[in-house]
Order: sequence, then C-alpha cells, then structure tokens
Amino acid sequence: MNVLQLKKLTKKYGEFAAVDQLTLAVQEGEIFGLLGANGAGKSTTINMIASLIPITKGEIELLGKNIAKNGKFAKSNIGIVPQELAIYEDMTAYENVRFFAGLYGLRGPELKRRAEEALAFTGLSDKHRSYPRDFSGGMKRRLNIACAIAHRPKLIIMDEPTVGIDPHSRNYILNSVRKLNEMGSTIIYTSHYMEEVEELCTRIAILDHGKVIAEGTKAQLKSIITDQKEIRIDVRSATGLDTRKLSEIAGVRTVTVNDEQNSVSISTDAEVNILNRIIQGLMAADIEIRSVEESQPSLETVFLTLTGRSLRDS
Ligand SMILES: Nc1ncnc2c1ncn2[C@@H]1O[C@H](COP(=O)(O)OP(=O)(O)OP(=O)(O)O)[C@@H](O)[C@H]1O
Repeated sequence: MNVLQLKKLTKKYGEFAAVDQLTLAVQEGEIFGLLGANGAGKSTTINMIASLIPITKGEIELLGKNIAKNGKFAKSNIGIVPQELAIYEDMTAYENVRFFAGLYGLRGPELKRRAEEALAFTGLSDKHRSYPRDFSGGMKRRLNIACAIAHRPKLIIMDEPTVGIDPHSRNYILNSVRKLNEMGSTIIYTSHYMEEVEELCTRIAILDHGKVIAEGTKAQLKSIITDQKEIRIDVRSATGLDTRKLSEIAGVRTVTVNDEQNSVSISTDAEVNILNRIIQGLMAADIEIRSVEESQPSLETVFLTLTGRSLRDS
C-alpha cells in the first residue's frame, strides 16, 4: 500500500519551478531516502507535504486521501522533524512535546501518556522538567524528534536530523529511526551524509532541479552505472590532497576525498587499468597509502554521476 503518493507535484516561485511535476510513491514500511544537492527541492517538497506552503499544481495523497481535502486526517498521520529546530527554549522538554502533540490532535490523558512515552523513546525522560536552552545540540535534536512522534504518525518525515551533532546522539537518532520503523511508521529521511542513507534506507530517490532523476533500491541505483568501477584507497591522511592531478589521468571520472575516513575514492571507466598511474599520482603528492581495494560504485558515485555534484560538498 502507498502511504504517500506525489502526483505531478509542482511548486513555482514566479517562473521558477522549485519542484517540477514530481511523481513519487512511498510504500508502507519503507525507510525512504530523499537525496538531493542544495536547492534540489527537498525542503520545498516536505513543506508542501506538511501543508506549510501551498501547492502550485499536482496532488499529494496520504494513505489514499488527498491532503488538501483532508487536512485533519493528514495532520494526525504525519510527523515532521524539520531541518531547523522547532522547539521552544522557554518551555520544558515535556511542555514542548505536549504542545506539539496537541497541535497534531492529541488531547487529555492520552496526550500526557504519549508525551511521556515520546520523551522516554528519545532518551530524555530524566530531562522532563529541564529547559532546552540548557541542552546539548544532540539533545535538542532528540527533543525535536520527540515533538514529531508523540502522536504516533503513520508517516514520519525527517529533514536532515543529524546535522551538527555528536556521534552519541547521531547513533541514538539512527537507532530511533530503525525502531520507529519497526514499530510501524513509514519514514522519509533526507541527509547530507550518504553513509547514513546507504545504511538506513530501503529505497532511495535522487532529486535534481525539482525532479526525480533516479529511484530504486541501492542495488538498482548502483546498476545504473555499470560502465564504471571504483577504487578505494585508504591513506594515512588525505587532508590537503589536490585532486586535480588525479582527475587529469585518462580514464578517471571522479575523485572524492573522505577526510574523516582517511580515504580517497576514484571512479574510472570500467575497461581501463590505471591503478599504477593513480598510485604514482598519490605518491607524488606525498600521500602514504595503507590499502587499495577495487569495489562496486558507491551511492556517492551514482549521485555524482547523475547530478554532476557531490552531495556533501554541495
Ligand atoms: N520562498 C522562495 N522563493 C523563491 N525561491 C525559493 C523559495 N524557497 C525555495 N526557493 C528555491 O527553490 C529551490 C529549492 O529549494 P529547497 O530549499 O527546496 O532545496 P533543498 O533541496 O531543500 O536544499 P537544502 O539541502 O539546501 O535544504 C532553490 O533554488 C531555492 O532557492
């Protein structure tokens, strides 16, 4: 069953289409990844699903019902975790969750119980009476999530929920996404961290200039670029590596440096063997090589190939 269906969804600002006849279906039980570089139209799409901005053209169906005609139904079945924190610093954690759950339609003892459950779920029970102004960035993000899930929505949309937080809170959030999914919510997840999307999402759509340019499971997306292979080189430190020289080697398509993992990923034409030249190039740049591995293209390479832009640097 489709939980969400976007039918030729369009948002225009003057002549400019931020979202351009976007058609997409998200099925029940999925953790659906929405990938797009800055400006691709992700937030605009989410804002239309959340009824925060009007639709120019097209339709949004939630569980088969048009949300424009079923506002209350939509509100009680969608939970949005926005990119910008939407919590009140001068209200306690509990008051925040109660407030938002109330907006989503919960009342009375049920509201109280669900608000407490949401705080427990996000590991904030002991912060019940604390004010978010005293919270770390990660705790604020978790509270942001608690506010969106207390009413147990069928569909939860998370817009970059792990930006700028410590690894502990990040892991907590990723595990929460899995648990929420296991408990029956369908999830739409956007992130600038490709590894998160690879790890979490069962299906992915790549958005560019307001349109879906590719959609499928990880394996399906990777099979789009069978004419490429990828070489991953682990190095002592890749900081400051000038990638231009490597990019100039005939047969090299893209070079991506991952500073955090101390690795360089290079995609090349499938039929060429230029490993020696790549290694020479790295040695000439004084980069100490630890290991070299040939692999299938990563999702990052698929994204780069299709959009011409890196997700992280965009
Ligand atoms: N109110 C507005 N008026 C005019 N243009 C807008 C408005 N809101 C968004 N846009 C434009 O629409 C396009 C899509 O923006 P959107 O915020 O949806 O992108 P995004 O994929 O969410 O990017 P990001 O990763 O930066 O959040 C951008 O070119 C943006 O400049």
